[in-house]
Amino acid sequence: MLIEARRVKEHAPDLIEWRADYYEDLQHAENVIALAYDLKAEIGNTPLLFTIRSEAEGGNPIPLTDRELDHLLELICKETPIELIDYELQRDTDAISHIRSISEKNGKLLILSYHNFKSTPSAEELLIILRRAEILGADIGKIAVMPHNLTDVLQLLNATDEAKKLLSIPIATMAMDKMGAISRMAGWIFGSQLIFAVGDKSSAPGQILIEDLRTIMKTMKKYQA
Ligand SMILES: O=C1C[C@@](O)(C(=O)O)C[C@@H](O)[C@@H]1O
Repeated sequence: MLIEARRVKEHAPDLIEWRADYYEDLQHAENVIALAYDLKAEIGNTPLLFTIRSEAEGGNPIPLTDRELDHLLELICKETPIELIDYELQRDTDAISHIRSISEKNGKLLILSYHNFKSTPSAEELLIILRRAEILGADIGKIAVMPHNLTDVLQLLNATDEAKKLLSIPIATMAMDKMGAISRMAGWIFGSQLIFAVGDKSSAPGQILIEDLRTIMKTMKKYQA
């Protein structure tokens, strides 16, 4: 992991995500905490995002119950230099409020996220999801959906454009797979402020190599108002 972190750091991303649902020793919190320190030592001042994606939302199965997961996140907030954590909006309001308060007390940014690997809800539903992230105190609201056609991709972009006008928090939105790749390249025009690119290994279908994304965005920015 440290070698991979070094390789990713060489691409100079704005932040690096640790998809800890793929970490094999998740049940030993002391090892997770130690690795968090080692990773931070490796990547220096690049902010580190700690994510445990649930199986229900496309993640790797983990050996922790919801309560154990919340406890681990508490420790991550209290005892590590990690700057951002991801928490899923599918969790109940009390659990989300608890993680919000712990993360806030410890100066960590909270991303409240929603992933749908099967389909794309309507733009209205997507907006409601992002609004819930805002109401629950997220620093960033995030949505990743699976499109089946370009109309689905347009729904996602439409919701992004609306959220940009209506919400006060930054948002990150993306449609996955090749069908949705345009949302990763052009989502920023509609108001998506964070995009996940491939530094070393991809973590979702349709992700673009960071160098390609930089070139594409640079060219677009040259002509886009
Ligand atoms: O939420 C996201 C977005 C993502 O699913 C994507 O589609 O790029 C990739 C995940 O690793 C990340 O946590």
